[in-house]
Amino acid sequence: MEAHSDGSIQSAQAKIWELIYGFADSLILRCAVELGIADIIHKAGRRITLSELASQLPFETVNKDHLYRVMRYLVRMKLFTKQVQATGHEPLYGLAPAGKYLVSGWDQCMSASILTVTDKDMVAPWHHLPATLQAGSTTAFEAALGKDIWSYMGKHAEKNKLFNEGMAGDTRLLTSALIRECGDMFRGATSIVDVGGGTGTALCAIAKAFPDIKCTVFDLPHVIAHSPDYPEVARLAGDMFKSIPTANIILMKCILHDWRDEDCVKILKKCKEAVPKEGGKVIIVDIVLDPKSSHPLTHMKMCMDLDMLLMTGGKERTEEEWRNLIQSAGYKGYKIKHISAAQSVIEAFPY
Ligand SMILES: C[S@@+](CC[C@H](N)C(=O)[O-])C[C@H]1O[C@@H](n2cnc3c(N)ncnc32)[C@H](O)[C@@H]1O
Ligand SMILES: O=c1cc(-c2ccc(O)cc2)oc2c(O)c(O)ccc12
Repeated sequence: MEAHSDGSIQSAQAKIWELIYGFADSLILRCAVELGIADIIHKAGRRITLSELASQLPFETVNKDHLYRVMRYLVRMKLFTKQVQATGHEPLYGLAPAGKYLVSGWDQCMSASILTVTDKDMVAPWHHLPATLQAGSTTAFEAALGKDIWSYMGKHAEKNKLFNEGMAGDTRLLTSALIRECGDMFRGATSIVDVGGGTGTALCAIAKAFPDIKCTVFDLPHVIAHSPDYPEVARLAGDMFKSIPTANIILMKCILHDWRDEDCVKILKKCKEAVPKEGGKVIIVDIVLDPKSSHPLTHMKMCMDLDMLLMTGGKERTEEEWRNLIQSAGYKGYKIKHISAAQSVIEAFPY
């Protein structure tokens, strides 16, 4: 080991401590959502004191010292602001720009994502990361929870609801970018099937933007059984590995990242069978990873890659990996469009 100066020892140790307590940041963020702190401040329409905040929390009596310390950390995380007042007056707490994403009831609210990703069962597989490095191991999700993620969701209605809400929140944001920035991809189509479309959030928005397109959401029976009944979206339960309903366009958002290459090739071949030879296409919406990029979302994309490794045994792919996959499924070509979202849009042409 090389000797370090005192300063560099301290900053190296500080770095390790910051990493050790990385989990605390996500769980304190979760605490803010569970307590509805951003909603309380937003509803007040102004900055509020700790006493006012305490009076709105869902407890009969509040330990104000504990609340003060949690707020001190949330202010440090730049989710909330603290304004010191003149002597004798309590400081005022407000929403910082990032804290606005914790306010419920608007389309950019990220609370459902926070609650989904930090759920106890969703965090448990991370403790099994080392074991997944052994060749032939099961997924970490299975090691932690005894079943693959989709069977687990089929058996746990509450977790399934939470997961679908988390996905739907993300999908609402993404679909508005998809329609705004890639609307041309849908023009001229008469039918779309959203494979693994969850509770139908993406198709609901697409059906509103393109009322002449017949929209069908296709997913596993337990998902279809709990999805809302949107009049403009037909619902169909099934298994994409067996057969996919026919349409001009097959949409797959956050599907292929759940699967290993061999499974993706099978799914892409099933999609190929489902679209017409004239003008049929598959629209894949997934992350295109560029680990060297300095884009602000690169860190999140790399976390999602490990999340997929743990949850499903899938992966986030680089452009080269996408090209290999699409070519292995016998497709003629593809085009990638980067949009204002973590995911990109890959238009894949089977014929
Ligand atoms: C990560 S979610 C994506 C949901 C939706 N596309 C979105 O982005 O919000 C993956 C979806 O694939 C569905 N799925 C998993 N296995 C499937 C199968 N064999 N056939 C059809 N859907 C499946 C799951 O039920 C789940 O809704
Ligand atoms: O376990 C997950 C979590 C997510 C997720 C939840 C909420 C968001 O706002 C974004 C992502 O996504 C997943 C996903 O796409 C998947 O295919 C498997 C597992 C998860």
